Amino acid sequence: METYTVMLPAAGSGRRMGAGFNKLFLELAGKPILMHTLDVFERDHNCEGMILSVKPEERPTIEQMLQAYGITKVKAMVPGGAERQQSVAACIQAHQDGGVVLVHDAARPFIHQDVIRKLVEVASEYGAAIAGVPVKDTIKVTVDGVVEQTVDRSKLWSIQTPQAFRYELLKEASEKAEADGFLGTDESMIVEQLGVPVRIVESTYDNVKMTTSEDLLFGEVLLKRRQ
Ligand SMILES: Nc1ccn([C@@H]2O[C@H](COP(=O)(O)OP(=O)(O)OP(=O)(O)O)[C@@H](O)[C@H]2O)c(=O)n1
Ligand SMILES: C[C@](O)(CO)[C@H](O)COP(=O)(O)O
Repeated sequence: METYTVMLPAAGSGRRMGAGFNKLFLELAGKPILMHTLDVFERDHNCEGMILSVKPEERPTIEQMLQAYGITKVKAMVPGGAERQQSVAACIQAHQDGGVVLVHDAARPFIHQDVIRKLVEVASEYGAAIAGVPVKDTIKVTVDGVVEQTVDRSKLWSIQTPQAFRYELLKEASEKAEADGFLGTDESMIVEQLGVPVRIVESTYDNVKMTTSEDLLFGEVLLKRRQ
């Protein structure tokens, strides 16, 4: 099994959560969301290091948390940007060792290690692999509040992170997106711009991104179920 480095954008504002501060500092079962997420990779012996993008003013708080929760694999903390893509780009630029890299939202603490392993295997062989789950709802395109089209659900996946890549491919995609002024909502989008096939690895429905307050309720239940 190939080792990997994980890049974790953690510099968001948590607007939709409405906490008034970085939602990654909110606690689930008495532990910050950020620490739950980092702990998954700390415990994964295939993870050789973590690169975080953070708000500079939050770095001291995070450094204290790393010490308090025994997180030892963070090899760089870089300033994030106004957009998630910019925060990830900063992580990409900070990586020195090639190989396979994973980009994972620090707001997704419930990723399973077997999904990570599969992503690394597929990315190592094919260059690009992303986590996702089949859509459960019917999805429609609307215009001015009126249904225009119902999309064939059999082809729809709800995409998550981690998203795994050979480093050189992701670096090329990131630098091209920057040069072109292209802004995507995930790393797959910028790699797709290169015309490179991106493979899907089926993940789990509990790999939830802590985005709104309802997600916290789900997170608390998930933690209880895992005890
Ligand atoms: N400029 C940004 C925006 C987001 N993120 C990170 O990207 C992940 C996914 O982003 P999201 O869930 O949208 O977080 P926020 O941007 O904080 O949320 P919101 O859009 O509600 O403000 C999070 O771990 C967040 O910290 C980041 O590093 N830099
Ligand atoms: C990357 C992502 O988690 C894939 O679903 C999602 O696009 C992030 O969106 P956000 O609005 O930046 O949280």
